[in-house]
Amino acid sequence: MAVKYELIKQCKQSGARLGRVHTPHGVIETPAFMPVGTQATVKTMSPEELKAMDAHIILSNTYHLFLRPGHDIVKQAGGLHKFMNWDRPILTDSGGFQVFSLSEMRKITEEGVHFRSHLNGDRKFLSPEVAMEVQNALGSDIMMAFDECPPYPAEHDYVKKSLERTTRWAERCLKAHARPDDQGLFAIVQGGMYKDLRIQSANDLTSMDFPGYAIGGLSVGEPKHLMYEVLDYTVPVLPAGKPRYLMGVGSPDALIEGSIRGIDMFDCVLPTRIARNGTTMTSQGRLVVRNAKFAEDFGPLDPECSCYTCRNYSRAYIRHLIKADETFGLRLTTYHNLHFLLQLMRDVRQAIMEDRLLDFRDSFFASYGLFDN
Ligand SMILES: CNc1nc2cc(C(N)=O)ccc2[nH]1
Ligand SMILES: [Zn+2]
Repeated sequence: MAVKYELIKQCKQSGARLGRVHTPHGVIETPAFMPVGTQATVKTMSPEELKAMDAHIILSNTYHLFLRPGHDIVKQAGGLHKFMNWDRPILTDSGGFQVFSLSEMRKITEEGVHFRSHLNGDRKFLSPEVAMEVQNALGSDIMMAFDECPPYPAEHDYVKKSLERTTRWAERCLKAHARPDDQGLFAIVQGGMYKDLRIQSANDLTSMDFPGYAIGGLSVGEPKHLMYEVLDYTVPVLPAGKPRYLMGVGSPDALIEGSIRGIDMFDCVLPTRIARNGTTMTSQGRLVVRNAKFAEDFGPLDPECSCYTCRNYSRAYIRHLIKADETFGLRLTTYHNLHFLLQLMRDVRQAIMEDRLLDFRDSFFASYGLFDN
């Protein structure tokens, strides 16, 4: 089996658990945050820097690499690990979400999705079979089934028809899976914000026995309490012996709340995206370092952080670089934000080990809300 989940410890206070996901390129300690490397790079970070902050796995996007440079070039390079010089695990999503969020002129049929590239308007087609061919060429350790992520809000009838097609597409992905011993294939549970549909989607997909299950269709504009509600009734329908991956999440509070509800894997562009406009995550909340108030502040971004950025550079210096549009400034804020979330997940795992995750949440939230810029 390419990907196997090892349950280490079930938290006594909550649905959280400690685990390990074993893959051909290494082990992922869970709950885990996965830095996003959309176009075969975690923006401004080198693989060595990602290892220095102890990222166990990164995510890359099938849609983007399919459009540019094309999966055949990555395959000729020896696969994505070789192409981007990353020898630890890689998870690739299947492109379904990006087709709906990025491309124009989409036409969705039972066969797949016809769309125009957001880069140059070229006609393109993605389907379960094509998504599997692309991810096979990329050589990722964990592949995602091709799915439709319905918009929010969406009518019950639309979501039901959509999830039933996503289930049929998942079956086609299984059939098209060329290397089950080298690549794990996760199915994606849909069903919108409807309990009956989430349970139907989860039951249909778990009956096909995938090595892992993602919860999709969330973090699409719904209020956070609604996302947590969906998790409350969806996670219990998933097998305890398989990893659960919450797609597109998230912010520090969502990572903690999702872990409490038994989620094992998370990904989000937030830390890298906000870093590029000079916004950083600190133990006291968000800090917008480009703010004039930091012009003569010679302390670190976060006094409680031990990362390369916080050990060597001041808020005043980083603010100067950001204002001067110096790339090094973006690298410093990105490094810190990624380290912040990876460190948060290390603290979450330690709290689960010591059965104090709910207390950890309360103390984190108490300090995280403090900062106002
Ligand atoms: C940023 N939010 C987000 N929601 C997502 C849902 C999916 C999905 N396949 O339902 C994938 C990526 C996602 N990213
Ligand atoms: Zn730092």
